[in-house]
Amino acid sequence: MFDLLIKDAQLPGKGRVNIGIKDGVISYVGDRESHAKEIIHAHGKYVFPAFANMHTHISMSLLRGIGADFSLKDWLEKVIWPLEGKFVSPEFVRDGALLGIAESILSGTTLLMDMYFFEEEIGAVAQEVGIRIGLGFGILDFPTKVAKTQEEYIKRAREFVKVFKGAHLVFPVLCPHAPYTCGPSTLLKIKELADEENLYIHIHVAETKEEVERIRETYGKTPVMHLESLGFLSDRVICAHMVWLSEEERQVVKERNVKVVHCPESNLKLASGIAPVWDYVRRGIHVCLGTDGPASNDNLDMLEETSTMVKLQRGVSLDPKAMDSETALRIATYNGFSACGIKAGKVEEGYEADLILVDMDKPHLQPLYDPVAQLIYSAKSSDIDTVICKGKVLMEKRELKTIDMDYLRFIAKKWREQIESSLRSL
Ligand SMILES: CSC[C@H]1O[C@@H](n2cnc3c(O)ncnc32)[C@H](O)[C@@H]1O
Ligand SMILES: [Zn+2]
Repeated sequence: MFDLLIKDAQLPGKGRVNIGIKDGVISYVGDRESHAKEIIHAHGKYVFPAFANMHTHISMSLLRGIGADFSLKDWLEKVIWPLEGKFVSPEFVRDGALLGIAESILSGTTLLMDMYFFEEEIGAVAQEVGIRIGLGFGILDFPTKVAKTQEEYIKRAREFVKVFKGAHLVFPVLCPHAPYTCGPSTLLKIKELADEENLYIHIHVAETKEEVERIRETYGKTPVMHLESLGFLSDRVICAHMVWLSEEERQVVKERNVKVVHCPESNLKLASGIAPVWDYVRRGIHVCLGTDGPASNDNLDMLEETSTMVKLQRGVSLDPKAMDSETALRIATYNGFSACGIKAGKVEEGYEADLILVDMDKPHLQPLYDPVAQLIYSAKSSDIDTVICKGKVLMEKRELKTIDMDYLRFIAKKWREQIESSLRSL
Protein backbone atom coordinates (compact mmCIF):
# COMPACT_ATOMS: atom_id res chain seq x y z
CA MET A 1 0.00 0.00 0.00
CA PHE A 2 1.32 3.46 -0.94
CA ASP A 3 1.51 6.36 1.49
CA LEU A 4 0.31 8.69 -1.25
CA LEU A 5 -1.28 8.06 -4.63
CA ILE A 6 -1.53 10.75 -7.29
CA LYS A 7 -4.40 9.64 -9.51
CA ASP A 8 -4.90 10.59 -13.13
CA ALA A 9 -1.97 12.96 -13.73
CA GLN A 10 -0.55 13.79 -17.16
CA LEU A 11 3.14 12.99 -17.45
CA PRO A 12 4.66 14.76 -20.48
CA GLY A 13 5.65 12.19 -23.11
CA LYS A 14 3.90 9.35 -21.25
CA GLY A 15 0.21 10.30 -21.07
CA ARG A 16 -2.13 9.68 -18.14
CA VAL A 17 -0.58 7.96 -15.14
CA ASN A 18 -1.11 7.12 -11.49
CA ILE A 19 1.91 7.74 -9.26
CA GLY A 20 2.41 5.73 -6.08
CA ILE A 21 4.68 7.11 -3.37
CA LYS A 22 6.07 5.19 -0.41
CA ASP A 23 8.54 6.45 2.22
CA GLY A 24 9.03 9.66 0.25
CA VAL A 25 10.05 7.82 -2.93
CA ILE A 26 8.19 7.36 -6.22
CA SER A 27 7.61 3.62 -6.22
CA TYR A 28 5.16 3.29 -9.08
CA VAL A 29 4.34 5.17 -12.29
CA GLY A 30 1.75 3.52 -14.53
CA ASP A 31 -1.93 2.89 -15.15
CA ARG A 32 -2.60 0.46 -12.30
CA GLU A 33 -5.16 1.40 -9.63
CA SER A 34 -3.86 0.94 -6.06
CA HIS A 35 -4.73 1.58 -2.46
CA ALA A 36 -3.05 4.37 -0.55
CA LYS A 37 -3.34 6.10 2.79
CA GLU A 38 -3.81 9.43 1.01
CA ILE A 39 -5.05 10.13 -2.51
CA ILE A 40 -4.67 13.25 -4.62
CA HIS A 41 -7.02 13.42 -7.60
CA ALA A 42 -5.00 15.25 -10.23
CA HIS A 43 -7.90 15.32 -12.76
CA GLY A 44 -5.48 15.58 -15.65
CA LYS A 45 -3.15 18.16 -14.17
CA TYR A 46 0.41 17.88 -15.44
CA VAL A 47 3.10 16.48 -13.19
CA PHE A 48 6.66 17.86 -13.28
CA PRO A 49 9.62 17.66 -10.92
CA ALA A 50 9.69 20.40 -8.28
CA PHE A 51 12.24 23.22 -8.57
CA ALA A 52 15.59 23.40 -6.78
CA ASN A 53 16.54 27.01 -5.98
CA MET A 54 20.28 26.58 -5.61
CA HIS A 55 21.33 30.04 -4.45
CA THR A 56 19.35 32.26 -2.15
CA HIS A 57 19.18 34.20 1.10
CA ILE A 58 15.49 33.60 1.90
CA SER A 59 15.30 35.73 5.01
CA MET A 60 16.08 38.75 2.85
CA SER A 61 12.38 38.56 1.91
CA LEU A 62 11.98 41.15 4.69
CA LEU A 63 14.26 43.54 2.73
CA ARG A 64 12.48 43.02 -0.58
CA GLY A 65 12.01 46.20 -2.59
CA ILE A 66 14.77 48.10 -0.80
CA GLY A 67 17.72 49.59 -2.73
CA ALA A 68 16.23 48.94 -6.11
CA ASP A 69 18.65 50.97 -8.23
CA PHE A 70 22.20 50.11 -7.10
CA SER A 71 25.12 48.09 -8.42
CA LEU A 72 26.06 45.06 -6.30
CA LYS A 73 28.89 46.88 -4.51
CA ASP A 74 26.79 49.94 -3.62
CA TRP A 75 23.74 47.82 -2.86
CA LEU A 76 25.73 45.77 -0.34
CA GLU A 77 27.89 48.55 1.13
CA LYS A 78 25.42 51.47 1.17
CA VAL A 79 22.09 49.71 1.68
CA ILE A 80 22.04 46.04 2.64
CA TRP A 81 24.97 45.64 5.02
CA PRO A 82 23.96 48.71 7.11
CA LEU A 83 20.37 47.38 7.31
CA GLU A 84 21.53 43.87 8.15
CA GLY A 85 23.79 45.36 10.83
CA LYS A 86 20.80 47.07 12.36
CA PHE A 87 17.99 44.53 11.98
CA VAL A 88 19.29 41.00 11.53
CA SER A 89 18.55 38.91 14.62
CA PRO A 90 17.34 35.34 15.17
CA GLU A 91 13.77 36.67 15.06
CA PHE A 92 14.35 38.54 11.77
CA VAL A 93 15.91 35.43 10.19
CA ARG A 94 13.13 33.14 11.41
CA ASP A 95 10.31 35.43 10.24
CA GLY A 96 12.02 36.14 6.92
CA ALA A 97 12.59 32.43 6.40
CA LEU A 98 8.93 31.61 6.94
CA LEU A 99 7.88 34.28 4.45
CA GLY A 100 10.51 33.12 1.93
CA ILE A 101 9.64 29.45 2.35
CA ALA A 102 5.93 30.18 1.84
CA GLU A 103 6.74 32.04 -1.38
CA SER A 104 8.99 29.17 -2.49
CA ILE A 105 6.36 26.50 -1.95
CA LEU A 106 3.70 28.60 -3.66
CA SER A 107 5.98 28.73 -6.71
CA GLY A 108 6.86 25.02 -6.75
CA THR A 109 10.26 24.84 -5.03
CA THR A 110 11.15 22.05 -2.61
CA LEU A 111 14.92 22.52 -2.28
CA LEU A 112 16.69 25.74 -1.31
CA MET A 113 20.42 26.35 -0.97
CA ASP A 114 20.67 29.17 1.55
CA MET A 115 23.43 31.41 2.93
CA TYR A 116 22.71 33.92 5.69
CA PHE A 117 23.04 34.63 9.42
CA PHE A 118 21.51 32.55 12.28
CA GLU A 119 20.84 29.67 9.91
CA GLU A 120 19.83 27.37 12.78
CA GLU A 121 16.58 29.39 12.82
CA ILE A 122 16.06 28.62 9.14
CA GLY A 123 16.73 24.94 9.79
CA ALA A 124 14.06 24.84 12.48
CA VAL A 125 11.48 26.59 10.26
CA ALA A 126 12.28 24.31 7.29
CA GLN A 127 11.80 21.18 9.40
CA GLU A 128 8.50 22.45 10.80
CA VAL A 129 7.19 23.33 7.36
CA GLY A 130 8.64 20.29 5.57
CA ILE A 131 10.94 21.77 2.90
CA ARG A 132 14.53 20.80 2.06
CA ILE A 133 17.30 23.33 2.68
CA GLY A 134 21.09 23.34 2.46
CA LEU A 135 21.97 25.60 5.41
CA GLY A 136 25.10 27.63 5.98
CA PHE A 137 25.97 30.91 7.70
CA GLY A 138 28.10 33.33 5.71
CA ILE A 139 31.78 33.35 6.67
CA LEU A 140 33.70 36.58 6.05
CA ASP A 141 37.01 38.10 7.07
CA PHE A 142 35.22 40.72 9.12
CA PRO A 143 33.04 40.52 12.21
CA THR A 144 29.32 39.92 11.86
CA LYS A 145 26.65 38.91 14.34
CA VAL A 146 27.64 35.28 13.82
CA ALA A 147 31.33 35.57 14.77
CA LYS A 148 34.19 38.05 15.14
CA THR A 149 37.37 36.23 14.13
CA GLN A 150 38.34 33.53 11.66
CA GLU A 151 38.92 31.16 14.56
CA GLU A 152 35.44 31.82 15.93
CA TYR A 153 33.79 31.41 12.51
CA ILE A 154 35.43 28.01 12.01
CA LYS A 155 34.60 26.90 15.54
CA ARG A 156 30.96 27.89 15.03
CA ALA A 157 30.92 26.12 11.66
CA ARG A 158 32.11 22.90 13.34
CA GLU A 159 29.35 23.19 15.96
CA PHE A 160 26.77 23.97 13.29
CA VAL A 161 27.77 20.91 11.26
CA LYS A 162 27.38 18.72 14.34
CA VAL A 163 23.83 19.98 14.91
CA PHE A 164 22.55 19.52 11.36
CA LYS A 165 24.51 16.58 9.94
CA GLY A 166 22.09 13.71 9.29
CA ALA A 167 19.04 15.85 10.17
CA HIS A 168 15.67 15.37 8.46
CA LEU A 169 15.29 17.48 5.27
CA VAL A 170 18.08 19.96 6.07
CA PHE A 171 21.84 19.60 5.73
CA PRO A 172 24.80 21.74 6.69
CA VAL A 173 26.85 23.53 4.02
CA LEU A 174 29.94 25.73 4.47
CA CYS A 175 29.47 29.23 3.10
CA PRO A 176 32.51 31.44 2.57
CA HIS A 177 30.80 34.59 1.26
CA ALA A 178 33.11 35.33 -1.70
CA PRO A 179 36.79 35.44 -2.71
CA TYR A 180 36.76 39.22 -2.08
CA THR A 181 35.48 38.85 1.51
CA CYS A 182 37.46 35.70 2.43
CA GLY A 183 41.25 35.62 2.18
CA PRO A 184 43.23 32.48 1.25
CA SER A 185 43.72 31.30 4.82
CA THR A 186 39.96 31.40 5.55
CA LEU A 187 39.18 29.60 2.30
CA LEU A 188 41.73 26.90 3.11
CA LYS A 189 40.38 26.37 6.62
CA ILE A 190 36.90 25.96 5.16
CA LYS A 191 38.17 23.54 2.51
CA GLU A 192 39.89 21.50 5.23
CA LEU A 193 36.67 21.25 7.25
CA ALA A 194 34.64 20.41 4.13
CA ASP A 195 37.03 17.57 3.26
CA GLU A 196 37.04 16.29 6.81
CA GLU A 197 33.24 16.22 7.08
CA ASN A 198 32.40 15.60 3.41
CA LEU A 199 30.42 18.84 3.09
CA TYR A 200 29.35 21.05 0.22
CA ILE A 201 30.78 24.55 -0.04
CA HIS A 202 28.52 27.35 -1.30
CA ILE A 203 30.19 30.62 -2.38
CA HIS A 204 29.58 33.70 -4.57
CA VAL A 205 32.16 33.81 -7.40
CA ALA A 206 32.83 36.11 -10.40
CA GLU A 207 29.58 38.00 -9.98
CA THR A 208 30.76 41.35 -11.36
CA LYS A 209 33.56 42.71 -13.55
CA GLU A 210 34.59 44.77 -10.56
CA GLU A 211 35.15 41.60 -8.50
CA VAL A 212 37.34 40.15 -11.26
CA GLU A 213 39.47 43.31 -11.26
CA ARG A 214 39.69 43.38 -7.47
CA ILE A 215 40.85 39.77 -7.27
CA ARG A 216 43.31 40.30 -10.12
CA GLU A 217 44.78 43.35 -8.36
CA THR A 218 45.04 41.50 -5.03
CA TYR A 219 46.18 38.04 -6.15
CA GLY A 220 47.31 38.50 -9.77
CA LYS A 221 44.68 36.00 -10.94
CA THR A 222 41.05 35.85 -12.01
CA PRO A 223 38.63 34.55 -9.29
CA VAL A 224 38.31 30.92 -10.44
CA MET A 225 42.07 30.66 -11.16
CA HIS A 226 42.72 32.13 -7.72
CA LEU A 227 40.52 29.42 -6.13
CA GLU A 228 42.15 26.77 -8.33
CA SER A 229 45.64 27.86 -7.30
CA LEU A 230 44.62 27.43 -3.64
CA GLY A 231 43.43 23.89 -4.33
CA PHE A 232 39.94 24.98 -3.24
CA LEU A 233 37.88 23.64 -6.15
CA SER A 234 36.16 20.25 -6.28
CA ASP A 235 32.86 18.66 -7.29
CA ARG A 236 31.45 19.67 -3.89
CA VAL A 237 31.96 23.40 -4.51
CA ILE A 238 28.77 25.22 -5.54
CA CYS A 239 29.56 28.61 -7.07
CA ALA A 240 26.80 31.17 -7.42
CA HIS A 241 26.81 33.60 -10.36
CA MET A 242 29.98 32.80 -12.38
CA VAL A 243 29.09 35.61 -14.80
CA TRP A 244 32.60 36.61 -15.84
CA LEU A 245 34.69 33.51 -16.63
CA SER A 246 37.66 33.39 -19.01
CA GLU A 247 38.23 30.46 -21.36
CA GLU A 248 40.83 29.08 -18.97
CA GLU A 249 38.41 29.31 -16.02
CA ARG A 250 35.63 27.52 -17.94
CA GLN A 251 38.02 24.63 -18.61
CA VAL A 252 38.97 24.41 -14.93
CA VAL A 253 35.31 24.47 -13.82
CA LYS A 254 34.54 21.58 -16.19
CA GLU A 255 37.65 19.65 -15.17
CA ARG A 256 36.94 19.95 -11.44
CA ASN A 257 33.20 19.34 -11.92
CA VAL A 258 32.44 22.53 -9.96
CA LYS A 259 28.71 23.28 -9.78
CA VAL A 260 27.61 26.62 -11.27
CA VAL A 261 24.45 28.35 -10.06
CA HIS A 262 23.08 30.77 -12.61
CA CYS A 263 21.08 33.68 -11.13
CA PRO A 264 19.94 35.62 -14.20
CA GLU A 265 17.35 37.96 -12.69
CA SER A 266 19.52 39.15 -9.80
CA ASN A 267 22.43 39.64 -12.22
CA LEU A 268 20.17 41.75 -14.46
CA LYS A 269 18.66 43.81 -11.67
CA LEU A 270 22.03 44.64 -10.10
CA ALA A 271 23.47 45.31 -13.59
CA SER A 272 26.13 42.63 -13.05
CA GLY A 273 25.87 41.04 -16.50
CA ILE A 274 24.64 37.86 -18.19
CA ALA A 275 26.43 34.56 -17.54
CA PRO A 276 27.01 32.62 -20.79
CA VAL A 277 25.46 29.45 -19.40
CA TRP A 278 24.53 27.96 -22.76
CA ASP A 279 28.25 27.83 -23.49
CA TYR A 280 28.79 26.23 -20.06
CA VAL A 281 26.09 23.62 -20.73
CA ARG A 282 27.57 22.71 -24.12
CA ARG A 283 30.96 22.17 -22.48
CA GLY A 284 29.33 19.73 -20.07
CA ILE A 285 29.55 22.02 -17.03
CA HIS A 286 26.97 21.20 -14.31
CA VAL A 287 24.69 24.27 -14.37
CA CYS A 288 21.90 24.79 -11.81
CA LEU A 289 19.54 27.72 -11.31
CA GLY A 290 18.87 30.07 -8.39
CA THR A 291 17.01 33.28 -7.70
CA ASP A 292 19.58 34.80 -5.31
CA GLY A 293 17.95 36.66 -2.41
CA PRO A 294 14.48 38.17 -2.72
CA ALA A 295 15.99 41.64 -2.22
CA SER A 296 17.98 41.53 -5.46
CA ASN A 297 15.58 39.63 -7.71
CA ASP A 298 12.98 40.62 -6.27
CA ASN A 299 11.20 37.29 -5.86
CA LEU A 300 11.85 33.57 -5.35
CA ASP A 301 9.97 32.41 -8.43
CA MET A 302 11.92 29.65 -10.16
CA LEU A 303 9.48 29.29 -13.05
CA GLU A 304 9.98 32.93 -13.96
CA GLU A 305 13.75 32.50 -13.48
CA THR A 306 13.75 29.55 -15.91
CA SER A 307 11.92 31.54 -18.55
CA THR A 308 14.31 34.48 -18.13
CA MET A 309 17.32 32.16 -18.41
CA VAL A 310 16.19 30.73 -21.75
CA LYS A 311 15.26 34.05 -23.29
CA LEU A 312 18.53 35.70 -22.23
CA GLN A 313 20.66 32.91 -23.72
CA ARG A 314 18.77 33.19 -27.01
CA GLY A 315 18.87 36.98 -27.05
CA VAL A 316 22.60 37.06 -26.47
CA SER A 317 23.57 34.18 -28.78
CA LEU A 318 21.08 35.06 -31.54
CA ASP A 319 20.46 31.30 -31.63
CA PRO A 320 16.79 30.21 -31.38
CA LYS A 321 17.98 26.71 -30.51
CA ALA A 322 20.00 27.87 -27.52
CA MET A 323 18.73 26.34 -24.29
CA ASP A 324 15.92 24.01 -25.38
CA SER A 325 13.03 23.58 -22.95
CA GLU A 326 13.99 20.09 -21.74
CA THR A 327 17.50 21.32 -20.87
CA ALA A 328 16.12 24.42 -19.16
CA LEU A 329 13.73 22.38 -17.01
CA ARG A 330 16.52 19.95 -16.13
CA ILE A 331 18.77 22.84 -15.02
CA ALA A 332 16.00 24.22 -12.79
CA THR A 333 15.12 20.84 -11.26
CA TYR A 334 17.29 17.71 -11.57
CA ASN A 335 20.62 19.55 -11.80
CA GLY A 336 19.95 21.30 -8.48
CA PHE A 337 19.02 18.16 -6.58
CA SER A 338 21.88 16.13 -8.07
CA ALA A 339 24.39 18.92 -7.31
CA CYS A 340 23.90 18.12 -3.65
CA GLY A 341 23.51 14.39 -3.93
CA ILE A 342 19.72 14.15 -3.68
CA LYS A 343 18.10 11.60 -6.00
CA ALA A 344 15.15 13.76 -7.05
CA GLY A 345 14.21 15.94 -10.02
CA LYS A 346 12.72 13.24 -12.26
CA VAL A 347 9.24 11.74 -12.33
CA GLU A 348 10.52 8.17 -12.38
CA GLU A 349 10.36 5.17 -10.11
CA GLY A 350 13.20 5.22 -7.57
CA TYR A 351 13.43 9.04 -7.44
CA GLU A 352 12.40 10.95 -4.32
CA ALA A 353 8.91 12.40 -4.63
CA ASP A 354 9.55 16.13 -5.08
CA LEU A 355 6.78 16.95 -7.51
CA ILE A 356 4.44 19.67 -8.67
CA LEU A 357 1.03 19.40 -10.30
CA VAL A 358 0.25 22.17 -12.75
CA ASP A 359 -3.22 23.10 -13.92
CA MET A 360 -2.71 23.59 -17.65
CA ASP A 361 -6.40 23.76 -18.43
CA LYS A 362 -6.43 27.54 -18.48
CA PRO A 363 -6.87 29.96 -21.39
CA HIS A 364 -3.24 31.15 -21.33
CA LEU A 365 -2.04 27.52 -21.58
CA GLN A 366 -4.43 26.37 -24.32
CA PRO A 367 -4.26 24.84 -26.81
CA LEU A 368 -1.59 22.68 -25.28
CA TYR A 369 0.88 21.18 -27.77
CA ASP A 370 4.16 21.07 -25.85
CA PRO A 371 3.68 20.92 -22.05
CA VAL A 372 7.36 21.48 -21.16
CA ALA A 373 7.80 24.48 -23.48
CA GLN A 374 4.45 25.92 -22.45
CA LEU A 375 5.27 25.46 -18.78
CA ILE A 376 8.36 27.63 -19.30
CA TYR A 377 6.98 30.20 -21.73
CA SER A 378 3.29 30.49 -20.88
CA ALA A 379 2.64 29.26 -17.36
CA LYS A 380 2.76 31.40 -14.21
CA SER A 381 3.71 30.04 -10.84
CA SER A 382 0.10 30.59 -9.77
CA ASP A 383 -0.82 27.73 -12.12
CA ILE A 384 1.04 25.36 -9.79
CA ASP A 385 -1.76 23.66 -7.87
CA THR A 386 0.01 21.08 -5.72
CA VAL A 387 3.53 20.79 -4.28
CA ILE A 388 4.96 17.60 -2.79
CA CYS A 389 8.31 17.44 -0.99
CA LYS A 390 9.80 14.02 -0.23
CA GLY A 391 6.31 12.53 -0.47
CA LYS A 392 4.65 15.07 1.81
CA VAL A 393 1.98 17.40 0.45
CA LEU A 394 2.97 20.99 1.26
CA MET A 395 0.37 22.66 -0.94
CA GLU A 396 -2.89 21.40 -2.44
CA LYS A 397 -5.33 23.42 -4.53
CA ARG A 398 -2.96 26.36 -3.82
CA GLU A 399 -3.56 26.06 -0.10
CA LEU A 400 -0.42 25.86 2.03
CA LYS A 401 -0.76 22.90 4.38
CA THR A 402 1.91 23.82 6.91
CA ILE A 403 1.96 27.65 6.94
CA ASP A 404 -0.63 30.11 8.21
CA MET A 405 -1.07 32.91 5.65
CA ASP A 406 -2.50 35.34 8.22
CA TYR A 407 0.64 34.94 10.32
CA LEU A 408 2.74 35.79 7.25
CA ARG A 409 0.80 39.03 6.76
CA PHE A 410 1.37 39.88 10.40
CA ILE A 411 5.13 39.26 10.08
CA ALA A 412 5.49 41.37 6.93
CA LYS A 413 3.60 44.27 8.51
CA LYS A 414 5.56 44.06 11.77
CA TRP A 415 8.93 44.27 9.98
CA ARG A 416 7.86 46.95 7.51
CA GLU A 417 6.87 49.15 10.43
CA GLN A 418 10.28 48.62 12.05
CA ILE A 419 12.46 48.94 8.95
CA GLU A 420 10.68 51.67 6.98
CA SER A 421 11.82 54.57 9.16
CA SER A 422 15.48 53.51 8.74
CA LEU A 423 15.27 53.83 4.97
CA ARG A 424 15.20 57.63 5.06
CA SER A 425 18.65 57.80 6.66
CA LEU A 426 20.34 55.55 4.08
C1 LIG B 1 26.93 36.73 5.26
S1 LIG B 1 25.52 35.95 4.68
C2 LIG B 1 25.36 36.39 2.97
C3 LIG B 1 25.57 37.81 2.67
O1 LIG B 1 25.49 37.94 1.28
C4 LIG B 1 24.80 39.10 0.97
N1 LIG B 1 24.34 39.01 -0.41
C5 LIG B 1 23.09 38.90 -0.85
N2 LIG B 1 23.08 38.82 -2.19
C6 LIG B 1 24.37 38.86 -2.59
C7 LIG B 1 25.00 38.82 -3.84
O2 LIG B 1 24.32 38.72 -4.97
N3 LIG B 1 26.34 38.90 -3.89
C8 LIG B 1 27.06 39.02 -2.77
N4 LIG B 1 26.50 39.08 -1.53
C9 LIG B 1 25.18 39.01 -1.47
C10 LIG B 1 23.75 39.17 2.00
O3 LIG B 1 23.19 40.44 2.07
C11 LIG B 1 24.50 38.76 3.24
O4 LIG B 1 25.15 39.85 3.83
ZN1 LIG C 1 23.75 35.74 -3.20
